[in-house]
Formats: sequence, C-alpha cells, structure tokens
Amino acid sequence: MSIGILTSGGDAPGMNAAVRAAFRCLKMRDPDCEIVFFRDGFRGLARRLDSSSDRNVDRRAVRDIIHRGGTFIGTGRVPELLLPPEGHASYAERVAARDDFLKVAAINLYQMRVDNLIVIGGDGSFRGARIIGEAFRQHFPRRPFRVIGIPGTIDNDLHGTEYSIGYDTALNNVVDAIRKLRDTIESHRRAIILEVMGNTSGWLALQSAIAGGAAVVAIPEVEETWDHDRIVRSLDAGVRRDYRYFIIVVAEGVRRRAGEDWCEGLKHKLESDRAIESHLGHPMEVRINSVGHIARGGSPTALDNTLAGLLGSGAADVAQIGGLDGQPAAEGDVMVGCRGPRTILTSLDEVIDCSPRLVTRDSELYQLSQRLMLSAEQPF
Ligand SMILES: Nc1ncnc2c1ncn2[C@@H]1O[C@H](COP(=O)(O)OP(=O)(O)OP(=O)(O)O)[C@@H](O)[C@H]1O
Ligand SMILES: O=P(O)(O)OC[C@H]1O[C@](O)(CO)[C@@H](O)[C@@H]1O
Repeated sequence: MSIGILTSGGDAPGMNAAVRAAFRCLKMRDPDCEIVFFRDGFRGLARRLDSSSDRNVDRRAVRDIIHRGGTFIGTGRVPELLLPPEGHASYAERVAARDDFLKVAAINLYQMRVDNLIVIGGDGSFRGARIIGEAFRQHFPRRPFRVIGIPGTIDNDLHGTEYSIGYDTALNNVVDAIRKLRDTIESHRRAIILEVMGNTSGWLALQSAIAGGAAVVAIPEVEETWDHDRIVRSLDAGVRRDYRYFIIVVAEGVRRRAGEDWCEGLKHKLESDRAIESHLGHPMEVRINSVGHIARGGSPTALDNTLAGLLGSGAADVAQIGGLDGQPAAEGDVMVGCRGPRTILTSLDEVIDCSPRLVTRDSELYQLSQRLMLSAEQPF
C-alpha cells in the first residue's frame, strides 16, 4: 500500500515543512513505505501520474524546502467538486461533472494503492476530501481508505486545532505591514484603513491589530465593529486627545457583509467630519491599503515550521499505526491538530461540522481589543 500527500486551498507558509515532516516520519518507521505526491491540490488526483517523480517519491524531494513559503507540490481550488444549489439550472450537469471527477480520482487512488491520503488545507479541502473518500469507498468497498487532515490555512478558522499552519507567519507579515505604514501616516498625520485577509473570519485582523497597536479593528463577526459612525466617534475622541495618526484594521469579510464600498465609505466620512476637522485644524487625510496575498508570502516562522513538524509527524503516526503514538487508535477520517503543547485528533466530520471557527464577543482576544483600542468611552 502507499500513502498520498497533497496540499489544497490557499497556500499557507509552513505547508512545505508539514510535507517534509510527514515524509521523513513515514520513512523513519518504514524505509520501504511508498509515498505519492499529488500535485496542485485535488486536481492532481484526477491526473494520471505518469511521471515516476511523484510515485514512490525519493527522499531528496523534501530537501531544501523547509525555509520556503508556499507549497512545492502546488495547491489549487477545484470548482468541479463544488455544486450549485439544487434548483440551479446547471445542477444536473454539475453533479455529472463532479461524479466524473470523483470516479477518476477514486480509480487513480486505487491503482496507486493509496490507503491513506494526507490532505493539508482548510475546511473546504476537508469537505472535498470527505466526498473523495466516500466515492472511493463506493467504488472499492473492500479496499481500506482513510483521509488524514492537517490544518493549513492563514485564516486559522478550523475547529479541532488551536492554530493552523500558516497563521503565525501571516500574523507577522500583517504586523510588519502595520509597522511600515506607521512611519508614513505619522509623518502626514493621516488615518489608514488596512484590509487583511481571513475569508469569513476575523482572527488574522483581530490579532494583528492588537499586536500592531491599531486604533480600531473591524471584524465580520461583530457588527458594531464595522459601524462607520462608531469609528468616526472613536477617531474624533482620539484627535481631541492629541493622537497624531490612526491605524484602522479591517478584515476582508467585513466588505462581504457591509458592502464592497465599506472602506471608501469610511474614508469619506472621516475626511468630511466637521468635529475632526475643527480639532485638527484641517480635514483628516485618509488612505486605504490592503495587505492582500503578501500575508501568505515569505519564509515560514519558527512557530509555523514547528507546528508543521508536529502535525506532519502526527499524520504519519495515524497513517502507519492507526493513531497518535502512545494513544489509542482512531477510527475513520481524522484531522491532526494542536491544543496547547499537545497533538490531538478530531474526527473529520466534527471538524467540518464545527468549522469555520469564528470570533465571538466573549473571545479573549476580542475582549482584549475592546480594552486596548480607541473608543469614545476610553479615558486614554
Ligand atoms: N463544500 C465542498 N464540497 C466539496 N468540495 C469542496 C467544498 N468546499 C471546498 N471544496 C474543495 O476543496 C477545495 C479547497 O477548498 P477552499 O478553496 O474552500 O480552501 P480551504 O481548504 O478552505 O483553504 P483556505 O480557506 O485556506 O483557502 C475547493 O477548491 C474544492 O475543490
Ligand atoms: O488565493 P485566493 O484563491 O485568491 O484566495 C484568497 C483567500 O484565501 C485565503 O487567503 C485563505 O483562505 C483567504 O483569507 C482569502 O480570502
């Protein structure tokens, strides 16, 4: 039998370290273990693997990659696996296309004798992996097959793990951007609205705003944080207390909830606010920036590569001994995660059902942000 490895969804710095750790731990326990790389996410499953370089991968394949961001085996988003709502005109056609994709993927996995498939990605990838597993078991009911998930997403929105691979590097990239912007907006006495990735979650925006010392943070999960008038009142209070410049961090999910022109609307309100103008002596100048995909770039942090090593090693244990070393064997598809210093397993169904894990008002980080950041009620 062989073990397949793929990375899927948005690339996350540290994915390479996870592939490397899984590969080395598998080989450590069984030097004859056959490992298959499926390139470019699930698309690699539907592609015939003619090139031997990806079958029975040589140990040199995972050298000189631990310092690199991104994923050396490629990732991708495969729309064929997504279905429109049942009433949609193209529904039947899309179901047929998905079934074709799943059949080819199942046959490839069968012919390459893959009995464990390690999938490194976010909750979408685990949803896709689950239906690939269902299709495999439907076509080859007597062949064992298991999906082992490793959380890899800068959104850090997965149930079943405290941190996902890539989050710490993205966090440091955003804080670095905030620090660089601080110089120019202080020089001009400006406000900057900085948009940060995170899909539907606000974790990356929230924690980078706290760590970077932003004046205000807006996250999709808490509606009052993206109320324009509340933000204007906070900055007016800041101007009256002689704050010289303002950093406003906004999660991209706010745009999706409050409207695509949320940033422009806030910029206009701040620039035309009379109270701010009267205290400043001139209208406030506002600029809009976005960290965008830069958050996902660069060499992974030590924390991300360490987390990736632990989770890759855990995935190798599940594949070869059925569970984490020294712990009872687990049944079915699972995800390897971390809780504090411990590596833990959660059923993939539970991860999928309880994800995305979003910020709530009683999240400790949210509570901290409301104590540290600027607001009209704050005495400092
Ligand atoms: N609900 C779903 N059902 C089946 N397949 C899915 C589903 N959601 C996503 N997938 C598959 O998984 C792939 C990756 O999912 P997605 O693009 O949501 O990224 P992700 O794994 O959530 O990671 P990230 O959010 O960090 O980008 C999709 O391109 C699609 O092929
Ligand atoms: O790289 P893409 O396909 O543009 O996707 C961007 C999305 O991927 C992520 O970086 C990870 O999910 C999100 O935060 C962001 O919305």
